[in-house]
Amino acid sequence: MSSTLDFSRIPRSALPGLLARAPKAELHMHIEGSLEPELSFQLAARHGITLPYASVEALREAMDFEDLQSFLNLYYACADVLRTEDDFFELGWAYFQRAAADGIVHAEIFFDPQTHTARGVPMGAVILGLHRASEQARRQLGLSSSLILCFLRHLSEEEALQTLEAALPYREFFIGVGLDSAERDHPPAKFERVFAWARTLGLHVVAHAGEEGPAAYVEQALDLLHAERIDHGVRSIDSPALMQRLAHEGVPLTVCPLSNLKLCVVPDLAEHPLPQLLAAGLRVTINSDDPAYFGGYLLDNFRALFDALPQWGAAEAYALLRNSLQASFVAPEQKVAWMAQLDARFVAAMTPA
Ligand SMILES: Nc1ncnc2[nH]cnc12
Ligand SMILES: [Zn+2]
Repeated sequence: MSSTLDFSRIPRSALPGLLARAPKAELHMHIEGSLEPELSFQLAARHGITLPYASVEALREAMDFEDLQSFLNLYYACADVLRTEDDFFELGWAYFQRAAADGIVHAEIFFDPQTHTARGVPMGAVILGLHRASEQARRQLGLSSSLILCFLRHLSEEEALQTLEAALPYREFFIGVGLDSAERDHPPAKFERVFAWARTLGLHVVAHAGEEGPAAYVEQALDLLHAERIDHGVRSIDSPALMQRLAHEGVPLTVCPLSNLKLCVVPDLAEHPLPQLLAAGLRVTINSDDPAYFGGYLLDNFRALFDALPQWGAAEAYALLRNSLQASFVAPEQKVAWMAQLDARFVAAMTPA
């Protein structure tokens, strides 16, 4: 069907509407990173917690980061308001409503159990609350979603192994494992055994790599963890051999433009390596990472990117949307159905020949 598409007949002015309405998947979003300041204060009041900020505005003003670690400090501090299964349900439900409004048809969502179990929150409260939100989103919004359990890489592999063991009673409620938190000095190699175990359990495997860390960490994630997708991966641009490999093997990269800007991974969106990655044939996707902290949800990321890259048009929009659906872990028949909807949207946006 895509052979009927002629991108030159889709004017740039049609892109905002097309990007908004086209079916798309989000594959890199930390649910704790969707905790808006308003919900933080509501939950803090519910549990009698005093946040170290006087107001929603003061908390928003604190979202001025110089690197990944400066963000993580605030992100982990705010997560303290999440205490009960209902809190996790509300967090998830708030995200799914925003996702549906952005035209997301499928989301694969990260959660960080160690951030919560270390504070005495039961594993079941985290997973069952998020699962309930996911079920409600499927029923009420027609949005499908899955959960991916992330290990915190600044902690030990022993703690990651214990976390996976504690999550096993809830195995049916998550589809994969990931690796996040402070990347520098915490290479994928540190987690080889726990990822090997996860694979034997039939779990999908993804990993953050090449966000602040070097291209060599992307190689480790592929070779040692057998990651099926690389989260971020933007530092791959430093290694021509790795770029060739990623293109050749069709490894998806879940790139997060506004995150990269806010965490000073790039100085400006106009200087983001995305155009080079896409032009080199890599399967890049666009994602929001931690939307409550980085200035926007998925459509905001698309809008900011297309505003910063005047050379991009309908062909790039289509490639990015298509990659998001293709790189998801849903059944092939479902991908085919969504891609037919995507094609139909683009065909409808073509001006008469
Ligand atoms: N951008 C990011 N990188 C690493 N760990 C994270 N946890 C939440 N957001 C993250
Ligand atoms: Zn991330």
